[in-house]
Amino acid sequence: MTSMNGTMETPVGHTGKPLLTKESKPVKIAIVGIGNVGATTAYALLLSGLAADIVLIDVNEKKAQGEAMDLNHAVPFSHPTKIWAGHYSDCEGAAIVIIAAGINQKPGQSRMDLLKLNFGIFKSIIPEIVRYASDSILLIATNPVDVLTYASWKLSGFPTNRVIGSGTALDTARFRYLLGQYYEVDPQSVHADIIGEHGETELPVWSLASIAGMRLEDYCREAGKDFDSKGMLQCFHTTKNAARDIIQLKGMTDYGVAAALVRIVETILRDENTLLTVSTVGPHAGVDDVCLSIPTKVNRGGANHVLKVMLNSEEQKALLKSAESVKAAMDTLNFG
Ligand SMILES: NC(=O)C1=CN([C@@H]2O[C@H](COP(=O)(O)OP(=O)(O)OC[C@H]3O[C@@H](n4cnc5c(N)ncnc54)[C@H](O)[C@@H]3O)[C@@H](O)[C@H]2O)C=CC1
Ligand SMILES: CC(=O)C(=O)O
Repeated sequence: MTSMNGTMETPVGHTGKPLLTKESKPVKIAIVGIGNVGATTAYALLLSGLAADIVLIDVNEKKAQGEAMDLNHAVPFSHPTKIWAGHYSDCEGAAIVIIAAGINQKPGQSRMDLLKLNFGIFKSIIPEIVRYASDSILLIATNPVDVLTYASWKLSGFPTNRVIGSGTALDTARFRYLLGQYYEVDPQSVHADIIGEHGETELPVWSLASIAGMRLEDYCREAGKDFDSKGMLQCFHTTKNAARDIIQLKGMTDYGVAAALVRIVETILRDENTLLTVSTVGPHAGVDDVCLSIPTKVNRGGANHVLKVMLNSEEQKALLKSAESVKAAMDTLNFG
């Protein structure tokens, strides 16, 4: 960008902070937990070219070392990036610390079944991250993600804007994909959110769903399609059951969430002000100090503004139920 007097200006984002330029300080991202999700996220991050340094941390140091070696062999095909297996001290200077450490669901388990063990893991890792990266943004993927986003906020003492859970960003992507298939349009042209808990009580916001700015009913009329609420409901049920179904088939899920995490990282680093369904600490749906997902403005400062979405009364009730369900799980946590 050239100014009026002909000198080069550093482009700034919506919050006035500099966007990434060749002159910017290299961006370091740390990932804690280098299993399926952590390793796939590191790979997606490498291909995105967003980070100059990616540090991989896992209690299983050999796994982190192996993944770092393997990922380094993709560097000549992607972007100059330094990737290494490190320790918590290597989080120093990280802009974002992604957390994917902990156990995953086995077939038949719910996300909430993971809470006790994964909360124990978070109690040990969050203080270590805070010790070395007290200015970072925490981006949580480990399940149950809403409850652990809340736990990360409590354990870190960070302001709420710097603790973000991937929340229903993935569910929203699944939903848009399925609706795109259903209506035969690019999912990027479908605007429809899944909000609430990343789990059993999540809900679709049908009342605000649109394609090309038209309500779905109007779009169907324009496109000469049947407006079939049964088919639409099936898209939601397939979304809600996606993790269970994928886990039955391949044992875990990783590509979708990795893409969601990298998109959130991109939104932060590029100061985009993009509205994403990420999980944040809030009063949400009238419930205090609860984490769940509602469209939220994400930028260089993290999660900066949760929208007051105009839900209909049925959706409001379902969101309250979701908030109460997450709150009940949060109330079982012992921070002592
Ligand atoms: N939020 C979302 O949309 C999604 C969340 N997940 C969640 O992500 C988490 C990770 O899943 P996977 O990668 O499949 O599991 P995984 O078992 O493949 O990897 C977990 C990694 O965490 C490491 N770990 C365990 N304790 C640790 C500690 N104290 N410090 C550092 N590392 C530690 C393990 O050594 C392992 O490498 C699970 O809780 C899973 O449910 C998975 C997919 C989507
Ligand atoms: C595992 C999980 O939370 C998901 O794929 O949605």
